[in-house]
Amino acid sequence: MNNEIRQEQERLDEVLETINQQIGKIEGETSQRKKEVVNIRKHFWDDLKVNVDTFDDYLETIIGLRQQAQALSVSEGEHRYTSKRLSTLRRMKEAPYFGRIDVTEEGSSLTEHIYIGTSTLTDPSGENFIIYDWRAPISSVYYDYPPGPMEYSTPGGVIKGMLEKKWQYIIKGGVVESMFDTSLTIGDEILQQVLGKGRDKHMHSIVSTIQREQNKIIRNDRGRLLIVQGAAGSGKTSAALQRIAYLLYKNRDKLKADQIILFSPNSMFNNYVSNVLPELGEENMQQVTFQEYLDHRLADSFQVEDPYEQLEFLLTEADAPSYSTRTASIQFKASLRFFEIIKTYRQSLERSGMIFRGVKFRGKTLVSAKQITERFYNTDTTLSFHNKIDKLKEWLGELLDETEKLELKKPWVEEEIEYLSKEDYQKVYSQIQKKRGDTEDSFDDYEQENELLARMIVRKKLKKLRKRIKALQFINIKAIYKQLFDEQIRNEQWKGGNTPAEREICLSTQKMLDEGKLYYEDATPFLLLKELIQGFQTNTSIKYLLVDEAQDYSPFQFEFLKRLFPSARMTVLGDFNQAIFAHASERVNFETLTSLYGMDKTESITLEQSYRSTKQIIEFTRELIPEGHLIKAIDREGEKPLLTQVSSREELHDNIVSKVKDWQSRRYNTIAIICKSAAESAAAFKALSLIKDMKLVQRGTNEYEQGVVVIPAYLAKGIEFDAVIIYDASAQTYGDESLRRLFYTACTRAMHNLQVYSVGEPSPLLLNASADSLLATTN
Ligand SMILES: Nc1ncnc2c1ncn2[C@@H]1O[C@H](COP(=O)(O)OP(=O)(O)OP(=O)(O)O)[C@@H](O)[C@H]1O
Repeated sequence: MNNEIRQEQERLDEVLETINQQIGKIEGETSQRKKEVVNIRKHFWDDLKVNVDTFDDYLETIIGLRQQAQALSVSEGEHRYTSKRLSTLRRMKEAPYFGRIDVTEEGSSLTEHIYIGTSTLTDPSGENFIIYDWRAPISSVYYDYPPGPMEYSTPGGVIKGMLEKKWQYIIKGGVVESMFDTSLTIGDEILQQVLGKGRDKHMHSIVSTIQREQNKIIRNDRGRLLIVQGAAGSGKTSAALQRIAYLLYKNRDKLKADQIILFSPNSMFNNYVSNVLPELGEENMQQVTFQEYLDHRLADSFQVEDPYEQLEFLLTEADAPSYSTRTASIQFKASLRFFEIIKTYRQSLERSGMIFRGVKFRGKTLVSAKQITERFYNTDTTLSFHNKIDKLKEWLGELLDETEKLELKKPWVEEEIEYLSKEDYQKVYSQIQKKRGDTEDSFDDYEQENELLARMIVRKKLKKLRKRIKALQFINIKAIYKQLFDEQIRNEQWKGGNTPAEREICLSTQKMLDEGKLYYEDATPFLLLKELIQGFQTNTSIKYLLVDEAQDYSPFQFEFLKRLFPSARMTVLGDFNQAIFAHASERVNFETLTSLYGMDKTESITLEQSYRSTKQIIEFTRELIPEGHLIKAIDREGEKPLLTQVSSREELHDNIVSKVKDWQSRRYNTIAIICKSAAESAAAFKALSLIKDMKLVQRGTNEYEQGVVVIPAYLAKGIEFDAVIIYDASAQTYGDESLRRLFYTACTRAMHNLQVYSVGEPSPLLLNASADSLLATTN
């Protein structure tokens, strides 16, 4: 052990001693708080006099109850706080800090040693910092500057000075294993070590090695919208998650984890990233996929197609007659033009075009659709559209009140009373008793009893109808959406919307709606129209919205999200080169996003350095895409990706089996055999049954598994594997230019090793790959 490390170990031992002392103290406090909570819960009612005889007694009871509840809530809060701190301190024991900066502030001759870790630690007085949280203002110097002049912002203003030295530590189990003076070492040794490791079940935090550009994303707090365009593996997801941790720290008095929502690509991804925030001592944010949101909002009306079903159709049914219309339809419905068309259409509904459902009760029409339409368009024209709908709702409610009265004496009610089961009757009877009070003469009047029973029966029958009216189901949104595709509306409102292609789109959309289906591309437009008619159900509690894999969202969907979360600041992270959905046109970019909040409220950051893969893998994958030369590789060496051409499926499978065996012997934890589609994955999985414990990843798979998996490329998005096999990169499978981004996404999942197979002629997508970047062999 050299002298420097010995000194650092001595300091670390002192820090660990302080942590242990604090743990001891907090353990005592936590168990004390726990006892208090249990005690208050147990004796909650003991000290409380419940008396409601007079109003004053009642008031006293309520006040007493509130005080008890408050005491309980304070104790619970304190218990939560101490237990959280306790688990943070326990975690810190493993590695209390990872970095140090030696800084001299302007105007001072003192050089301070600032140690940086995942959480703050102070001395017992609470005034002197032993460790600074990585999110503290001064810690940004660690990420932002090499030794030399530096500055950082604090709530009190900008502080300038000199960064004399910067140190990185590797501490494990309370032992300083190594330390680096970053002004002397070439390259980032710790980053290299971290990246060289094998992948396990979950993503990890990157706080000890956050890079300057990433730090800009994490700490950005200007603007309403932050757009991050970054190469595959450049740390977009990582930056998003550390950003959430940073926001929770910075706004700890006012922001809770459930006020942040992350839109993610699929549920397996949710599971994959679920450990990062808890690792940093924070609670997880809300996480949802766009599909889950659509299902939640539309499940009552339709079975909505899922985006992967759409993708699977596009990947496997290129020969279907409906193929070209469907792709055109997907692109059209993703456009801002369609968003505007829907807005104009909704405005036109103020004058004409609303379609209603008549209200029927026991097979008899109470009011017809036509009558509702007339009423709607003939009510006070000064009323706003939504007020008119509210008036309709009131009117229909009153109609049900009248119906209730009229139905009471009808024979069907008499009949139902007769057929009431004993239990039902008893139930009704006791409800009536309760209502009337326990007076002795309460049931002397048979007439009244009968009337009450009848009322109950009619009310029960009308309940469903009332609920439907309350939910505005008398408006036929499906028919209104379908009408949007009528020739007349198209001529009047679509502005140039009568091209043969658009006519085809309209016909096919109406046909699909008639079959009771809602394609994925129609789901958001349908929901938008529904919201515009029924009144937008916004969510104002969300303060930060983060959208990962943002290239998969259409401009239409972004407009929708903006409306849905009006109080949220948005962070959008994506990579156009991985845009795999059909709505992504050739020239997909985030420029249209700027118009969401305007230039002055939008900031953009580009990440060009890729961290995931070895230099050799990056050198190959960047040749697959336009402008790929801009992507920078980290200096991490590995084997060159290998392209092996085989002549038959049998040969392919034999090769894969032995490749997997070889990789397993090299201790790769995660090996993925990536296929083009779910259909190809299922076939590969069956054919490769010789590989033991192999798993097939499908749409519904929730957990990111270690070991060997067979997975369609689109489900592997956002995720990474130690080693990747591209199942069949032949011209037959990846013959079309439109598959370039999918193919690139698949190849960029590899961290340490990449093997590409091709049954027969390789894909033309590989033509650009130079012999230098891809070793080609024929079996
Ligand atoms: N600063 C960093 N320090 C250590 N590891 C990093 C850093 N930045 C990124 N990584 C690692 O690089 C890998 C890729 O990161 P991440 O998944 O966040 O990238 P991404 O841009 O979201 O990728 P993709 O677009 O391909 O899904 C992860 O293993 C992550 O831990």
